[in-house]
Amino acid sequence: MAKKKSDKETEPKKVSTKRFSAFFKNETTHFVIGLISVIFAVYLLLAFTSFFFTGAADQSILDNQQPGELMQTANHVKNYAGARGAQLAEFLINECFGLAAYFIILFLAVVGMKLMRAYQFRIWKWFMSCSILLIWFSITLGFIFDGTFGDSFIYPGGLHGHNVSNWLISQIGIPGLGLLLFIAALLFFIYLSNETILVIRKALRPNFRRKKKEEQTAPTAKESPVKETFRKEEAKKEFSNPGPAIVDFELEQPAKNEEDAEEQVPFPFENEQATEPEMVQEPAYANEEEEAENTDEPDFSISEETNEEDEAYKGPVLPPYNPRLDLENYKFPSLDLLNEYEDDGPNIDMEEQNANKDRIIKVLRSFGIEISSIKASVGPTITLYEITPAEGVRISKIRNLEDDIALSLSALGIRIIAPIPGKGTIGIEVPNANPRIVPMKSILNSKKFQETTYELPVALGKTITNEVFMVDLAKAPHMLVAGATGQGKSVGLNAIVTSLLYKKHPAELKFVIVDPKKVEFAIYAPIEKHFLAKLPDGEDAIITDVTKVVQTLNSLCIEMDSRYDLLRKAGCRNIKEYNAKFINRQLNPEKGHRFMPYIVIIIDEFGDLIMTAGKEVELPICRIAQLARAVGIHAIIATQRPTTNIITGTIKANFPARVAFRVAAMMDSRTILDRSGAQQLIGKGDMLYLQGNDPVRVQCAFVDTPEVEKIANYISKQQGYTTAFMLPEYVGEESESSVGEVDMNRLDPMFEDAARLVVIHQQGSTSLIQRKFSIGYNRAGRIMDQLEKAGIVGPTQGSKARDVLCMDETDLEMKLNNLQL
Ligand SMILES: Nc1ncnc2c1ncn2[C@@H]1O[C@H](COP(=O)(O)OP(=O)(O)OP(=O)(O)O)[C@@H](O)[C@H]1O
Repeated sequence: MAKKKSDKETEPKKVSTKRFSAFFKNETTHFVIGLISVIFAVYLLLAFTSFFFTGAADQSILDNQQPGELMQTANHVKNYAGARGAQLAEFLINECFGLAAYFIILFLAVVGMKLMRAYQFRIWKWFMSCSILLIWFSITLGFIFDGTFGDSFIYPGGLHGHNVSNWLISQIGIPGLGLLLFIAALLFFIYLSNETILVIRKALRPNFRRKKKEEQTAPTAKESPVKETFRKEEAKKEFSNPGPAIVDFELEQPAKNEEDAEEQVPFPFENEQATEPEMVQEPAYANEEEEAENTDEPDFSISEETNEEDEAYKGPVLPPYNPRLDLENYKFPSLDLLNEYEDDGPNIDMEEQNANKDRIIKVLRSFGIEISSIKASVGPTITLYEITPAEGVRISKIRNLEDDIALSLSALGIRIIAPIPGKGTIGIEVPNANPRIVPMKSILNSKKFQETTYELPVALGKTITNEVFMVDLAKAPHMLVAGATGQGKSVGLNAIVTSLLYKKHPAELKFVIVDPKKVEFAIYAPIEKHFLAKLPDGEDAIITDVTKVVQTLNSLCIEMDSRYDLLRKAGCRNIKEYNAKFINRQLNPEKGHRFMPYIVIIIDEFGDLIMTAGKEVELPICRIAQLARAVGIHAIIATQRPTTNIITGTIKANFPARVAFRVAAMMDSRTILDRSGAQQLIGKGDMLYLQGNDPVRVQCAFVDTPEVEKIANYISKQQGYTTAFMLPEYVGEESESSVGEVDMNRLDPMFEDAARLVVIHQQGSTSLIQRKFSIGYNRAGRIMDQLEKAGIVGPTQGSKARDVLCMDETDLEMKLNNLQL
């Protein structure tokens, strides 16, 4: 009873603690606190500055005040920040840190700006820097102005500086304190940047560089550009990583640069990134011209080729781009939404194990095979018996008897692996009498999943040795899922989607779901505005109609092409590099660059699609499978009919990751996995995963439809984007006409917009239209032909942009009016 009561009492406490902490995590709270902090900093600045002019007069009032005198309106305090400002200035400057108290203002402003998200600062570094400077300046000023302490109304180092410096002088003497302050300053600079070490080294050996230079012979100066570039690279390394190799490259630094380098010691308040290599390399090359004048060395220039000017783009705002900002309050689904099911801990039935062991030994003996040891690994649904044959028994003998042994053990789902890859043993997989479900919850809750660094982590289930089995879809990069009906395909696909939903933010991942059965994936409809992608004119984001599938796949090909275009322009090899550059604001959104979410295409009943649409579906799928990996588009296709006319050679070649649930015949297993085995599985999520050489037997994690519904509802209740992710528009081939016969009665819906675009840019370029409207080349070309026919652009000029025949927008409007649009 008492316990219940105390539980009840603690409950409201917990709720209020949660509310309390939620209040302080709230972005608005942060902003308000930040604003107050900045305003307070301004107020202190006013008080401190005023203190220099009014402090003398105010001091006598503050020192001789009557109780309550300062509260009165006529308190005669002169400070611009009033009586409280005068008190604060007197306290912080005179009684504490002297002029160094300005660092308090600086820190308050930095904290305020950070909380308001106006700028990104590393608060801890600023706190350390401001604290060190506060104390150092206070002591130094106390030390320097010790003689004036008491003569003036301002104590430059404050009482703290005065007292500490006096005490230190009594302990280590004046020279000792001078040295201590000097060392402290050096340590502070080293804390800020490792470059300080380099500067100190150079300062200690000023002649070193010159001497070495004299030793240099003329040919060195005439080295080929390749070598110079190499030097530059080395020089970069030197700056970023001072070490023993540095000495060589100091030879290459012009004498003048030594001083420059000293002047360029980064100060924390100039730029947070001052220690980064690219910032540091500048001083080494900034004075090239002067160097040429001052030395006999011939001129040399280093040209740094970049792919495009884009590369050098630095965005107008300093903090890195945060793709999650639009939905920054998005909460990942919690594990509570998933069911517990039965206990999935080890549950070993010793009786069963011993019986199986005896049967295996007996059967093998009947074939004349003696074994020296047998070891069992009990998985959730299968137990693996690892057998070491007695000396003299050849594995090939066991391999030849594989079918007979399986038959003799006469249990469904027996698979013999002879030998187990990488081991000299033979494996016999025997199904457990009481298979256990592998709940999705336990998989998602595992350390392996929680701490994964995979880009697209897909948790599939547990292996025979009870390890969580995960793959990175980004590396897979496309997956083929097959299995007879009712063997666990849909559960498997749900497990894949669920694991991605638990790890990815809506800004980072979009699904394109094709569900010809119309019911299996309808549960994901509520997350349309968060995680789904669709065609601009598509009504439902879950695609069930075959013609829409063809359009969507072609649209994905356009998206793929435009992503490749952007990657090429940015000089990146894959989406990861590209997004990293975009986040660091090295790519200009005004030039078409954008953050690219991963796109995962899931096609259920692929067999059905191929039967109805044939090549129309196969071609774009194969294109995507062949090329889309680098641009973050991944396909998962599932079929219950694993026949060669559905899973064709091209499809197989491009889907290296294969998942096989139980199939009816060995032929089907061969079609999916290129080997038998899937026909021996026991169903209910028992599967073989193949990527590379040997398939792994996995018990697929179980996630039920109501669980997925709960997850989808949880996500859908949160703020989403205004629409689903829009794929580029695709206009089918049938509506294309040849260049010669442009039909001005059927103008493209984007005709007018495209006309304005080319006139504004005065550039008749098809790729401009393609890029700005995210449409395919064919359509952009057709629009260009229509523009030509309308007299807005001139005829094609090969690879050059066409001439624009309208001078300005007024001219264009007249032309458009004439067309009577
Ligand atoms: N991983 C699993 N663990 C336990 N039971 C499972 C698992 N996967 C599937 N099952 C059981 O098998 C049943 C059928 O699974 P599922 O609906 O995924 O089959 P399917 O292959 O998609 O069938 P269909 O092709 O007809 O849609 C489920 O209702 C469930 O009872």
